[in-house]
Amino acid sequence: MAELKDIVYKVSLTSSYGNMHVEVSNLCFDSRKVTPGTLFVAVRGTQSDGHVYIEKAVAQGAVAVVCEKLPEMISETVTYVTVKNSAHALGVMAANFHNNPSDKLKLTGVTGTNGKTTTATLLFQLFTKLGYAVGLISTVENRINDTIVPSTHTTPDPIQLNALLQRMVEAGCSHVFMEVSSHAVDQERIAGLKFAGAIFTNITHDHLDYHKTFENYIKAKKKYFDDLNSDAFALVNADDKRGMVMLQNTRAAKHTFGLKKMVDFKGKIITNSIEGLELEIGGKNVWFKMIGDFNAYNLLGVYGAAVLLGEDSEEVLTQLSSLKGAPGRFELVMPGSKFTAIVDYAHTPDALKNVLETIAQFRTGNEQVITVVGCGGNRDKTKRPLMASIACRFSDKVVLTSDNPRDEDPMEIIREMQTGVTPTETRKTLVMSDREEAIKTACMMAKDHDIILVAGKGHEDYQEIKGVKYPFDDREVVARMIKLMTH
Ligand SMILES: CC(=O)N[C@H]1[C@@H](OP(=O)(O)OP(=O)(O)OC[C@H]2O[C@@H](n3ccc(=O)[nH]c3=O)[C@H](O)[C@@H]2O)O[C@H](CO)[C@@H](O)[C@@H]1O[C@H](C)C(=O)N[C@@H](C)C(=O)N[C@H](CCC(=O)O)C(=O)O
Ligand SMILES: Nc1ncnc2c1ncn2[C@@H]1O[C@H](COP(=O)(O)OP(=O)(O)OP(=O)(O)O)[C@@H](O)[C@H]1O
Ligand SMILES: N[C@H](CCC[C@H](N)C(=O)O)C(=O)O
Ligand SMILES: [Mg+2]
Repeated sequence: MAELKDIVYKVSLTSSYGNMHVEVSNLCFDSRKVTPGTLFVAVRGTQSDGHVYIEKAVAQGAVAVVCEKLPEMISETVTYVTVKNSAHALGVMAANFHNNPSDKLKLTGVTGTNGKTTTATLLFQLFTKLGYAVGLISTVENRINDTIVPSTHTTPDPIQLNALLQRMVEAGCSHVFMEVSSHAVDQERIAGLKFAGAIFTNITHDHLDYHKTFENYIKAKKKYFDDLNSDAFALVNADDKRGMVMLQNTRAAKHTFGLKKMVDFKGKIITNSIEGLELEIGGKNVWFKMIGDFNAYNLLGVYGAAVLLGEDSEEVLTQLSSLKGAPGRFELVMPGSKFTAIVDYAHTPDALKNVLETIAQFRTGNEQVITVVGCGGNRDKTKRPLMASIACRFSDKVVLTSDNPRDEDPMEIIREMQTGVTPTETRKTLVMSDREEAIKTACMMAKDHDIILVAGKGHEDYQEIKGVKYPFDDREVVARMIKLMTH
């Protein structure tokens, strides 16, 4: 319970009608969830406009409405507040409603096309090892110390987000690490949060279905840095073409990491093998369990952020060297088997290329690389031919299959992928829309020492087909096949 006047604290109102002292029991932006005593916030969305549902919300018991434009029918018993941007107001109000939990935490956000989950998860694991009570908000799961809270989005909506942060404060967490998706920045899901720091991993092709142009996508990421406070740090990958762009207009303290340029947190790859990475950092050589060049960047980002959060650099490196990172990211299934099977969440052209390039570095002889890959339905179509092309370029055999088809026809998605395959490459591709069959076939084709990459779904334990999430886990299918083939 809180008074409306306290919930709208720091929201710039353009007008208000009615009693600002009204008690509000619930904050909500979905009319279907309105209960008596609710403050309903009308937000313009991608599918519909929340303003259309104001009257429905009032009929269901909303006592106050925050909107950009007043509805035609005004109820005398309801307070109406207008604002310029209700999505932004929603973020600020959600923070106020939950007692501004981010003010009481050291909250660090991670943005970028790839590496957010890995970076945030490593930071969560590291700070847990350093003895802190820690929270995590990520694609795979949300964590309040040992408690797992299932995740629905990479970055939840502002109400869920602030409710989660409030639970973290109550559980005694001092630090929280969260992923900040470009959708979240664009939709103002993080408005009203106070960040201690922000990390930029990289920016490459993704989500053009949503942002339309690459420039808009860059702008969304940059807005996150532009809005940081002066007491926060902004830590960017300086080897990424857009790294310095992120820092251009920020008030935060500017820091950089990387392998190539002169940066604050610099690393050099000494060894890169299927066992892990050896990096030279700060004049010392350190072994890590993480695999692949791109993880050198993730590790440097984590190292830099931990130091900027006040931790001792030696202690950070010691603890970091034992960590395994996030599930479903370059995850080896039953290592030591007849063939090497890797499950990886690579679902963008860049991630797929990175993973396959990493695999190529580990080839010692005639072993074949067999890639199983699909693309998600209801998502950026332009990445489909690119991903198929990359899979073919870096593999000896490719099984084109389904990812999460969602509302689309799986064969149509595969046909769009095939437009990226040249006639010569067609010879090494197989089409098998049933993902389980595709994985099984790849395993059957594999000879001793071959390497199978199952890309796109990583940690996901379901396959989403026409609105239904069926149980499905790439790692389980591979493990079952390996067991079957070794008995
Ligand atoms: C495209 C997109 O991002 N959509 C998000 C958005 O919904 P929307 O704008 O489509 O909403 P809408 O359906 O147009 O409705 C507009 C407004 O009317 C309201 N409404 C609607 C119907 C009704 O009966 N009553 C009512 O009040 C809605 O609650 C909403 O406030 O706002 C919702 C609330 O925050 C999100 O749940 C929803 O995420 C959808 C489910 C989604 O799939 N999002 C993905 C693309 C996403 O956000 N992904 C990123 C990360 C991706 C990555 O990192 O790779 C993420 O952070 O997870
Ligand atoms: N720093 C990086 N640069 C490029 N590719 C990376 C990097 N880190 C991880 N990857 C690749 O990208 C995939 C996704 O990594 P991760 O889940 O950490 O990223 P994410 O940004 O959280 O992705 P999403 O937006 O889907 O949640 C990994 O499975 C790996 O293939
Ligand atoms: N956060 C990403 C995940 C994509 C994962 C992939 N398996 C797919 O379903 O396309 C998205 O929602 O676009
Ligand atoms: Mg993620």
